[in-house]
Amino acid sequence: MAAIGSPPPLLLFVGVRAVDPAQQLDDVIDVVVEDGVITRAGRGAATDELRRADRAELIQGDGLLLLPAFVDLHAHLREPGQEYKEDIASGLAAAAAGGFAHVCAMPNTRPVNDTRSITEAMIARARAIGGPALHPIGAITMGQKGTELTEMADLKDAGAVGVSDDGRCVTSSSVMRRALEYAKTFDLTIIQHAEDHALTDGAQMHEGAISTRLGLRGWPRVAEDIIVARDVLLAEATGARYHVAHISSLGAVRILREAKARGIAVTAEVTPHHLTLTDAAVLGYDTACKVNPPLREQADVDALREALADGTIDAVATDHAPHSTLEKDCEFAEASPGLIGLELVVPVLLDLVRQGALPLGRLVDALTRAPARIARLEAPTIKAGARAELCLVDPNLSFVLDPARLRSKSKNTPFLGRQLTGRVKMTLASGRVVFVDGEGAAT
Ligand SMILES: NC(=O)N[C@@H](CC(=O)O)C(=O)O
Ligand SMILES: [Zn+2]
Repeated sequence: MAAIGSPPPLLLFVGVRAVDPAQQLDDVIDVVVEDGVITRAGRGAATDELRRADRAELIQGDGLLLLPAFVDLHAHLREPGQEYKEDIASGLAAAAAGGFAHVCAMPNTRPVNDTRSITEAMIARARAIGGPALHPIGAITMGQKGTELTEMADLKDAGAVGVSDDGRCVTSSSVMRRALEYAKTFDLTIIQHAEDHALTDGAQMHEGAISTRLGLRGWPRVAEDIIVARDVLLAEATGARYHVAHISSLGAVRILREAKARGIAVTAEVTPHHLTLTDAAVLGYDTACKVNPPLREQADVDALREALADGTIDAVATDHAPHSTLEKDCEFAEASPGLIGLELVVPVLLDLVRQGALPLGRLVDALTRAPARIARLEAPTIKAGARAELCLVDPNLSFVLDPARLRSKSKNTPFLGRQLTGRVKMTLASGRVVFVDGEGAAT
């Protein structure tokens, strides 16, 4: 298969099942990539003449899926400041291995990305590396302290695609109102980590029967719902664009559904772990299952799946949150919240498709077009004339998740050692091959 790095001059995907919801495409076709651009897509596009060309590289599609490469709205790449957990290079390598061509990086770095110079430095670093494109998300408030607004115009001008205090919630209604009003003037989306901290002090997991049994303090659903409800009212009052990060509770889903029905400019993302795991996963005190917001109950999982399937929840985002063994090999109460996700989206979510819980086209839309729309990015698409941003997937390849195979510096995921089915074989971003399964050093 093509080598990572320079753009392959002529790549021929022959007889692949191409799925691209942007054009209601789900068909077995050929796709031709020439010098980083999709030049032809359709039945018989890989003509005999093209196949005979010296520089042609044939990829037989038997049973493989070709998708537009993915866009992640929510990843923590930890650079600057916590490079022992992840850095931009390892984070983007993980993204490439996961099928992503675009990654939006959250601002809870050290220092916080609350100024133009940090945003610019992150973009410059990513460009020097090559690979998937990095799009910083700036902070809403200086130092994520929740009081003084950042210079959002500057952040946007430097390349920020949204603003968020993720990891912390903007709890002050007055600050939130001003943030929405200010962001609206630049058409920037405000992304909220919805958590009423007054209700989650000391919380370790979802509040319910299992937290009681384990003797761990709980984060009740209502801590999320209260913030989403208030923010929907503020979004309505200001007319600004508002996005809910990692939605996890059935109550928040209901509020979101009602808000959308009333025409308010609200969007939301859900993570693969909230779609597939419940608080029962915490029963063994596995710190890999400690995450904010917490894994909730089956009723929440069902509501999230239904809302993703019907489009109430727009996008899937990973909330890739790498932590080292220092923060995870410890008592549950001491562990940092978060788990990695960039490399696991395909196997974890194809399971939902196989179970019939989610149509494949909707999943692809939630990983490509929907997040691109929210971040105001051009969505990858499988169309002649488009820059090649593609993800080739073997949906039937089964494997046991081996930490040594993960490109991320951190290995904090409850899926380690599990049997998974579905693997990314190749990723193209910005017209270049950025990942080939089995090639390149695993870190
Ligand atoms: N999700 C988490 O549990 N942790 C995230 C912060 C966040 O996304 O809220 C992190 O930065 O580690
Ligand atoms: Zn968060």
